[in-house]
Amino acid sequence: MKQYLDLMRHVMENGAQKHDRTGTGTLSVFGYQMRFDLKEGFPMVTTKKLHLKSIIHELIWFLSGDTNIKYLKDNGVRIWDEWADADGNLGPVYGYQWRSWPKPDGGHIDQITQVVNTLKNNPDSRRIMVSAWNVADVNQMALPPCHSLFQFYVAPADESKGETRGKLSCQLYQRSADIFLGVPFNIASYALLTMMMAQVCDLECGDFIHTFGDAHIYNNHLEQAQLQLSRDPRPLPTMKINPEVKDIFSFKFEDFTLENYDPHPHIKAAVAV
Ligand SMILES: Nc1nc(=O)c2c([nH]1)NC[C@@H]1CN(c3ccc(C(=O)N[C@@H](CCC(=O)O)C(=O)O)cc3)CN21
Ligand SMILES: O=c1ccn([C@H]2C[C@H](O)[C@@H](COP(=O)(O)O)O2)c(=O)[nH]1
Repeated sequence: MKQYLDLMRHVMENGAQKHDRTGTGTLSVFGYQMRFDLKEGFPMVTTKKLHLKSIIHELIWFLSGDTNIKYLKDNGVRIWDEWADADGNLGPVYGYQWRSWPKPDGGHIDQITQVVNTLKNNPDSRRIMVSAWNVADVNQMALPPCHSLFQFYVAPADESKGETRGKLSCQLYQRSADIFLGVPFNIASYALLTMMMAQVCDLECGDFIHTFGDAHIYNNHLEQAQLQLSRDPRPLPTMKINPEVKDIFSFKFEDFTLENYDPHPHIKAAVAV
């Protein structure tokens, strides 16, 4: 995960001190891009231990269209607790926009189903996008979407190399990125989503490209970031997905197995609310 450590180092060296909504203060840069070849291993940060269980459950929860934290709580995932109201609701956040984007006529659009259908039937399309940034709904959300917009791309099979299947890549635009806490989750989550999409659409995996707007390290994460930068990255683990699953909405927690993950110890940090 050299790419991640390079981002962290870049912001430590070039970031400007900037005030932020939470009152914590950050070191921040605007505009940055990372690329992960999913064939080289599963991009899980190895310089601290990551809680994969939270990442998988959160992604299954997004894909189910749910916006209440009950499912997460029932599965021991607490990362959204601070933002939910007394009934556990977050407003029309990711799950709602991905699966039920509201239309002016009262109907809804399932963006994820549209992506699967387009990948299967028209893989050369340049319109395979999902937006969580619904301008009309943003002020009803507990937190406006940070991972706001993503696009899929299918590279044709190179027959001269004996390839028979196209290669699926995904690019995410993340408008705001908490480099120490949020970004390792976001990388793993979109890498996994890309692998799941590739499996159900019978494609090989290509790259995950992660593009940032405001990429920041909170001032109360600077020591933790230094500690991480002092550690040597280790070989990437491998993600195994149950090959029987052919429907993007049918994945269960048990369908995922991470092999050979050997991270440095966990590093604690407070989340800015
Ligand atoms: N400031 C901030 N950073 C974020 O990354 C973030 C938000 N707010 N608000 C909404 C979601 C929630 N996300 C979160 C929230 C908490 C952790 C966190 O505390 N992670 C710890 C514990 C992991 C666990 O319990 O599973 C970590 O060490 O990674 C991570 C992502 C990502 N988002
Ligand atoms: O998936 C996520 C969700 C949130 N974040 C971070 C980015 C910011 O530090 C905060 C959101 O605050 P805003 O003032 O709305 O930008 O949460 C993340 O990194 N990844």
